Amino acid sequence: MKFNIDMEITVKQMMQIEENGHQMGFFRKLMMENAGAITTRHIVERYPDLRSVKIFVFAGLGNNGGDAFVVARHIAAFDGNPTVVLLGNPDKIKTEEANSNWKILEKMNSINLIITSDPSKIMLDADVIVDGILGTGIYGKIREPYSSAIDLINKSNAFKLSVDVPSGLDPDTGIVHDKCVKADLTITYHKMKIGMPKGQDMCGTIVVEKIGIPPEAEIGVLS
Ligand SMILES: NC(=O)C1=CN([C@@H]2O[C@H](COP(=O)(O)OP(=O)(O)OC[C@H]3O[C@@H](n4cnc5c(N)ncnc54)[C@H](O)[C@@H]3O)[C@@H](O)[C@H]2O)[C@H](O)CC1
Ligand SMILES: [K+]
Repeated sequence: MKFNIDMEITVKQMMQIEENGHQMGFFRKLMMENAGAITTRHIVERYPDLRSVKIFVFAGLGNNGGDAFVVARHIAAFDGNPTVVLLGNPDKIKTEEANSNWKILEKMNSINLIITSDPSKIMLDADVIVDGILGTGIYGKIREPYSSAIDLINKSNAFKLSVDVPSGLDPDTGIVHDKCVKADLTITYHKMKIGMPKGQDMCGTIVVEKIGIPPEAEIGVLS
């Protein structure tokens, strides 16, 4: 069997591959764990001593936010003390896998949690910002509180790492319809999303990382 390793894929194809992997028993929660773990490695590579680095992790209520929760936990495991900014009500976290990762953060003293629907009031004195607000689930104009969070992040001089996709970029077209986090580095999962190279000014450096999805999950989608 041949698999195309360099292919760029659409959001729809990614969702089908993710669903196939999940049905094979490689559950979304495991994908999320691998995504968060590998993303953290990129931070540690740049900042080997996380104890002295001020890291803010912005999270939305979807699975992009779930990945960001995992990043925060792994940062803490590397002796960092990140601040996680949850943009909305924890009761409104959309999926079981994201919610279970949030619940772990609630038990961690090494992580400072901010729950807010008005991020404009945050004193953002960050060295590193992790952008887990919106990923492949984006549609339409950016609504609050995500919109204010994107403005706040873009005002900062911190190093900005976007989880999967810069929040605000349409991964299928590379177009910013409204506003978007301007990232220095974007770690995208499994395969390059087809629009991202066109939106490279927003993505910064793009790195594709595998998150353990079996290649067989691509059968019927890419081959
Ligand atoms: N592809 C994989 O194998 C994996 C991807 N993971 C991560 O999951 C996200 C996609 O997660 P999803 O929950 O589908 O979507 P988002 O988190 O991007 O969005 C969630 C939520 O946000 C709301 N929303 C959409 N558009 C807007 C807007 N313009 N303004 C405000 N709010 C908006 C809407 O309600 C959505 O439901 C992917 O990017 C990866 O990071 C998984 O970890 C598993 C592996
Ligand atoms: K993002």
